[in-house]
Amino acid sequence: MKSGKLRLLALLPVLASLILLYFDIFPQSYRTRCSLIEYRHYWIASKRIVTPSAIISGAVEVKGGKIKSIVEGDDWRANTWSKQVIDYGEAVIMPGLIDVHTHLDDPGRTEWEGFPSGTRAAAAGGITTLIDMPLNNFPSTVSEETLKLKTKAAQGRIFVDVGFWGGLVPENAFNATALERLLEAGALGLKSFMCPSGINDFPMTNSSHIKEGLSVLAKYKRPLLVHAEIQPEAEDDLAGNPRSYSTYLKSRPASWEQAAIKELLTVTKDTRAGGSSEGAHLHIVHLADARSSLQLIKEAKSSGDRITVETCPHYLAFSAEEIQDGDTRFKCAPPIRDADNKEKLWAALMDGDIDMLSSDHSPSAPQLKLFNEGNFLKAWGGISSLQFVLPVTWSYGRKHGISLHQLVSWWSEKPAKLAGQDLKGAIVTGNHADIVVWEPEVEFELDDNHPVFLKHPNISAYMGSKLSGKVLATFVSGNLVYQEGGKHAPVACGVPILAK
Ligand SMILES: NC(=O)N[C@H]1NC(=O)NC1=O
Ligand SMILES: [Zn+2]
Ligand SMILES: [Zn+2]
Repeated sequence: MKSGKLRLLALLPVLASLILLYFDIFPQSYRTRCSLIEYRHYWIASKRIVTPSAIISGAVEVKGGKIKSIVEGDDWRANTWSKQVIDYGEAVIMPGLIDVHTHLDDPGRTEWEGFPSGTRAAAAGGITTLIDMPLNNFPSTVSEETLKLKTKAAQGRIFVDVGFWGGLVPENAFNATALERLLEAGALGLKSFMCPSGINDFPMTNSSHIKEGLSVLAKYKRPLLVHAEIQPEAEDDLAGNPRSYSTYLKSRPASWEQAAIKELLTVTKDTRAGGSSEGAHLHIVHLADARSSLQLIKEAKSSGDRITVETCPHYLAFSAEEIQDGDTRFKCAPPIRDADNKEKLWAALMDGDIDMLSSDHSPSAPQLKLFNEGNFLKAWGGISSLQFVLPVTWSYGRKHGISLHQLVSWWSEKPAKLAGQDLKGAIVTGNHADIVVWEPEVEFELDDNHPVFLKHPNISAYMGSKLSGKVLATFVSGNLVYQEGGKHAPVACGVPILAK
């Protein structure tokens, strides 16, 4: 009797280690089906891993959702019997993309996009984190209460991590307490418009509102993102055929961007060292004008203003000359400009004068694109692109000689910094295991056979094109959330990101 008990006791350590092994191999996330692989401790191997210092051949060791180590060469393969290895051969292993400018329209306009469709599309495109804009959802995210509606809507419905910008609008701009509550609740920063936003409950701000917003943001060291276009008071006649893209282009000239940026620079002086808003940071979204507007930003940067700027793949891929009459898929604001401007945008990006890229994925219900009428002046302005930004940037950028490191800088490192995400945006030990595996050389047609997860693929300007750069796998915090062929993890385990 006694010896039986003793023998049982002796078995306890064995039992304990078996239980530990089970938990090591089969993580909580698998048991809740957050991942398409069942283990939590594994190695992802390839001959092209993009680390901050070099492109190496080796493996990334992932454990508990984080990058545990990065090992170069082949030595790590010794004892592979005890290791779970996914070998991607020659494919590129890179940090997942971070899209700081997406409109997912959830809650309130989920017939336009929505968290499930948008984040499925993001995962399929190699995006592991996106920061959702405070407008096009309803109500707009302009208070602590409305931010809570966002996080509630995101719960259990996001396949990648999602953070939130709050809105700076006239109603809250002079109310520091309201802004502080929004920031305390976790908004990663604020966003405002200097022209009508197209959304009734998101009115535009002027430079006084922006000055107030910056002074509150300074305390939190979080950025203000601004849509920089100012519409002159005396509007010119909108003469011309509304189906012709050139009519739309003329209705929104580069001078709108210049006017807004000039005005912004009167307040960004405060962000310089010793200024009244030191610690704040102004980020200009979707710059389209690569001429005077860009020059103004360069000068402000060299004077010490804390200012960054993004552009979007559609300004780098398309030019006004190519847009066909009535094809309102291409309507966005600011507008896609001439081909020479596009070349100048590429040059600015290559020179580091444009800091980063974002999608400005801004879809709508298809009927708002007015495809039958083809009226550029009346159709919804917004490009639908989220799933395609990696292959688009690569396909068009290859002609300009872009490198994998530049891709990572524009799509992961700089965006992580803007959004205050210290543990994201690079393949380094200790970071979240947010990873995209892709084949830059593989071409594909964006036709009806291609698995597209956007709610309305037909409104995307990219449909029908041929691109290079196929996503094989996307990992978010170590969960394999997407696998080539259109497969997602069964359960949405992305995390809402709130600033602390
Ligand atoms: N409201 C909204 O999403 N507007 C966006 N669409 C676009 O083309 N530019 C924008 O700022
Ligand atoms: Zn905008
Ligand atoms: Zn936008």
